[in-house]
Amino acid sequence: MSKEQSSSSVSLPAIDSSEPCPIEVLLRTIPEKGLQNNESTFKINSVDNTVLFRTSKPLHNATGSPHSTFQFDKVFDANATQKDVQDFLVNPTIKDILSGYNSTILTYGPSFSGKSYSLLGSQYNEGVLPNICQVLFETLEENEETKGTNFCVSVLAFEIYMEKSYDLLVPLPERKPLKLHRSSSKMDLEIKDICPAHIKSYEDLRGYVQSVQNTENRVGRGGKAERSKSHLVFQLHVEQRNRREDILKNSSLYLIDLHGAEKFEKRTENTLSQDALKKLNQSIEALKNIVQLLAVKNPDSGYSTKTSHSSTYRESQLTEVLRDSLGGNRKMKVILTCFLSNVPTTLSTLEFGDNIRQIINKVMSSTTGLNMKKKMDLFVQDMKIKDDNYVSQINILKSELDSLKDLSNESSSREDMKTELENYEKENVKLKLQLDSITQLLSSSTNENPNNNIDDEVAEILMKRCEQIAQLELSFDRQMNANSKLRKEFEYKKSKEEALESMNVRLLEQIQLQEKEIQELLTNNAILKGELDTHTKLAETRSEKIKSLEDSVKELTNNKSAISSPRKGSVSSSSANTVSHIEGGSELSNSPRSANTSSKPVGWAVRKVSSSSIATTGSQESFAARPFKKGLNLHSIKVTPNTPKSPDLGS
Ligand SMILES: Nc1ncnc2c1ncn2[C@@H]1O[C@H](COP(=O)(O)OP(=O)(O)OP(=O)(O)O)[C@@H](O)[C@H]1O
Repeated sequence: MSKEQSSSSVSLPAIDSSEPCPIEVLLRTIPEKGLQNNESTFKINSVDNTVLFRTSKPLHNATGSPHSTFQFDKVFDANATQKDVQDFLVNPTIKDILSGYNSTILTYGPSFSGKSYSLLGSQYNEGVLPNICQVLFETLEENEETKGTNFCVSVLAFEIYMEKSYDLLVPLPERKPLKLHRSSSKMDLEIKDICPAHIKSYEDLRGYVQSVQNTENRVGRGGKAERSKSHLVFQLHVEQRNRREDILKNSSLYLIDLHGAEKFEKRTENTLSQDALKKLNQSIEALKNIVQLLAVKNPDSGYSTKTSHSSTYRESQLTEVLRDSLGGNRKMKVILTCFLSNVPTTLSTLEFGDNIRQIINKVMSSTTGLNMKKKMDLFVQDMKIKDDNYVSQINILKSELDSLKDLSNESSSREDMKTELENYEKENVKLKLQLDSITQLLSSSTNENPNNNIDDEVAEILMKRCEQIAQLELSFDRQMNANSKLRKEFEYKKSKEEALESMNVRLLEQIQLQEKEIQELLTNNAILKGELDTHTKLAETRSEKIKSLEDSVKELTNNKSAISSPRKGSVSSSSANTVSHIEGGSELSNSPRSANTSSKPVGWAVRKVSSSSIATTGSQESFAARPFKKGLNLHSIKVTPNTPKSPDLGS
């Protein structure tokens, strides 16, 4: 376990501790028009899940394998549908993920035999991968509702091409080889420079898978009639947190679609250099090597041990990725695909399947407890995300507010507008007065001399004044319009500002509330710690008490042995012995054990005993008799009812 893990989580007793788990193999044959090979044939038996290989040649010469019948966990003939394959694979895989197991699904077979079709699917027939994603999300969402299990899913995908790995979401010209790294403390592969995508829903995951599946995106893509030259790796990581049951589960699923298993040769790949061909063949060769080494021919020999094969894993990037899947802590399922008409490739595929099926992995569910610290970490993490959201929201609102303020500054300020308006109004009043006086003048001159024409000079002034007035009135109207517009704009901005401010206040309140919740959690934490301390102290006191009781028991046992030896003779022979015996009895009645027994209705203590031998002490006092175990010699004791003593007894 890593340091980080040990500090943040408490290991629970493992629900399913390490258990042997053989690799499961499923065989699927591609539909063909008819077998073209007459010399040998394969007989598929979907009921027994076997493939019988018949040949006219001696078997050992043909294959070098001792098998004529290959047994697998599931065998599908060419009529099998995508759903048949999914029914076999999907639910058990989901169950493993939900139980905290790491799993791998790998395809293997010659080119064009239906590996990608089975794993990824075609346009109209979805494969195992999308189906797993859909069922996984449905189940996780259901568990969230019904069991309160929070979940977190992330995914990454890369391609292994000529012994280099590439992130498929980086545009082709910028794509650089990734560094694969496996630290000794962490079981999962670490890949530098690749960022897992956090997935919230099945739709998100589907979009991601589709963008990765896009063959245009792949360096080692096969053309229409060209075989693929790269392996495609998906890694799905699922974290499940159940605060009610105090459980944290982490599991990962690899879905790996290999390129064709047959060798790349100069004959078919004439554009490639020898070096490129060597690199292309390296991964499948290394895979076959490690599978051969790990195959446990005798199942009684236990798990497949991988410790001595480290160098073989390092032979290629593919085997490095598959290190946990082959002989490690992963449940592994292999989809074998083949054409029955092609005998050599089918035989080689069946042999690979037979070998890999003998590998026994050692799997463990990664289920741990969510302790208080982990809970707090998760809470703080949640709070941080919320806080980040609030901060970004506040920033957006602030910038909006600033831009509004700028806008209002650009137009004339409110005060300026006010004074301008007042000036206009004053001028207007002046002009009105002027107009009135001129009108009066006119009317008086007209009244005095109605027949006289108005003096030309006065008329001219009058006309000018009239024009001026008309112009001023026009500009006044314009100003009034502008004013009302500005006023409206100003009111709108003001209301927006108020809304933003109230939103700010609400956000602040929410933050305060969250802070209060954190405080409460911290206090709870402290209370729980206090309780823990009290319980520890109580436990200590109890263990001390137990110790002291044990001591007194020991002491009593010693006393018993000390007493019992003289009693073997005559009890009446020594009054000293009898007295010490009675003392022993009273000692016992003080002990916690005797306190318990005294509460019983017919206990040892409520009876009075007398015996002729005890009477020799000269005392008539009754005493609390001890249990037989505690050393009273019952042969010398007569139990009498608790009745008044007879006068003879004292004599
Ligand atoms: N069971 C099937 N039913 C119908 N069509 C299939 C089946 N299996 C494969 N095919 C079709 O055969 C073609 C080749 O299949 P696919 O691409 O899956 O092969 P492959 O093994 O992944 O090849 P490569 O190694 O080059 O990647 C595809 O067009 C696919 O749709």
